Amino acid sequence: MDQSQEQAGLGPRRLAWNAVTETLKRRVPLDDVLDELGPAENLSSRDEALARAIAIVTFRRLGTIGQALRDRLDKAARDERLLHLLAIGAAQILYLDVPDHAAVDTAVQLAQSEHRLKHAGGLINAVLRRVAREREAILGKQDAWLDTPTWLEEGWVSHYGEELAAKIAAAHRAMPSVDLTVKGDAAAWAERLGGILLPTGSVRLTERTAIRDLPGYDEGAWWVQDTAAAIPARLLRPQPGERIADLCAAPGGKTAQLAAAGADVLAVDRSAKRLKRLEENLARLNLTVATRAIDAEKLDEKPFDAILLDAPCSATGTIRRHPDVAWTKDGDDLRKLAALQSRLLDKAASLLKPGGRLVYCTCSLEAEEGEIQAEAFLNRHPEMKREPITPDEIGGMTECLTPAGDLRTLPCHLDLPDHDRSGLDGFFAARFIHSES
Ligand SMILES: C[S@@+](CC[C@H](N)C(=O)[O-])C[C@H]1O[C@@H](n2cnc3c(N)ncnc32)[C@H](O)[C@@H]1O
Repeated sequence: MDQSQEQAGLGPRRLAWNAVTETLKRRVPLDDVLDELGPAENLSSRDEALARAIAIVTFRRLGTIGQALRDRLDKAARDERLLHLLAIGAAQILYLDVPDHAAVDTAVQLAQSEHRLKHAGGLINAVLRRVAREREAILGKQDAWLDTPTWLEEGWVSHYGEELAAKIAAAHRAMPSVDLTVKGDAAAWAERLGGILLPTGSVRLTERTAIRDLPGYDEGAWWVQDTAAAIPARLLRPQPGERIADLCAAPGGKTAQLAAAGADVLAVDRSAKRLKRLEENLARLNLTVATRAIDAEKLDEKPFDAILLDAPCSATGTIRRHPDVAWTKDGDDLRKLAALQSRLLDKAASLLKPGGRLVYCTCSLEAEEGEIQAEAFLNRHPEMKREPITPDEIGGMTECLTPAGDLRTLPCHLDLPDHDRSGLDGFFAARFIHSES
């Protein structure tokens, strides 16, 4: 059938269905898959947003949805494409404001387009209608661990203990807020945008609106950055005129903070494509930095006053925003990334002036990429000393400091009176000083 003649609403569901399959098959970020597959569907921005919402909530609740489907299917019907189609259907019925019949009918229609599912219409109809009928029972299951793969559960329980680990898992079920980092007066922008001024100085939006339509976007008065992600660059205490390297810089949220503080910044990233995005982002913000597309391990520069190393990591601290992370990574990725982080830390230490400062951070909940990494680094580098972070540097959020004085934010932290606006990304940051003169 010509796509222009097909039933309204099929395009976004087809995109969500294919995106779920490809993300799981290729173990790549959902955002990248949506960017790659989206243009062929030629969707309106509203339908594109619907496709994204369906795919995201499917990943956010993949465990619960998978269990609900397994309970309602016999073993013979466990074809992967069929399961993914049923999963996006169930996600709409259980978690989105979509009429049940639209979720069911579009799934039945989409099955017609795939040869081996041509005869699955009756089954899809029956299973999804049952999910709709039994919605209360499915949603009543409060086991937050259902939506967390075992490799993550084990790591969190062992590092944080049962109680805190369960709170992390529960926090991942909620939709995150959108936070802004403001170049000028954050309180004034919070008022102008109707947002909340957070203790760390970020502004949290209270309405979901198109970011580009908000006042201040065009003139580059602020940029989107989770409040936890905005802390590490501040911990570096960038000073005007200081030579600072941002070793893993793209897409540039933290580079922008360093540049806005007046530092002379070299933004380094291995990916030329991502560095181009950094340049575009900084141009909108009227900020200027030098850039270099190179593997930071190969960087040859005279020593810097300060270095920010926002190292590549498992990104499990961003599961609220990118729930696909939980289902596309595993313990092997963690081990490889931890080895790369160690090498980048060693390189960063070699690029620092005596007395220079280094902030190492990762948007990860895993101790291997945080606390354990920082201790191992100090053991390898007697010339580097930890400079503990103090509560006043992080808006008094003492729960986000480790006994050693590192930053450890969790998605269940920043519990605001408005519970729906609570939470922040999981981040680790440690600050070191080069003590040799
Ligand atoms: C966590 S992201 C950085 C986010 C960025 N600091 C921000 O705040 O917007 C990690 C970045 O490290 C880059 N990267 C990975 N390995 C690298 C390496 N060996 N040298 C330089 N950059 C690297 C990736 O391309 C990616 O852009």
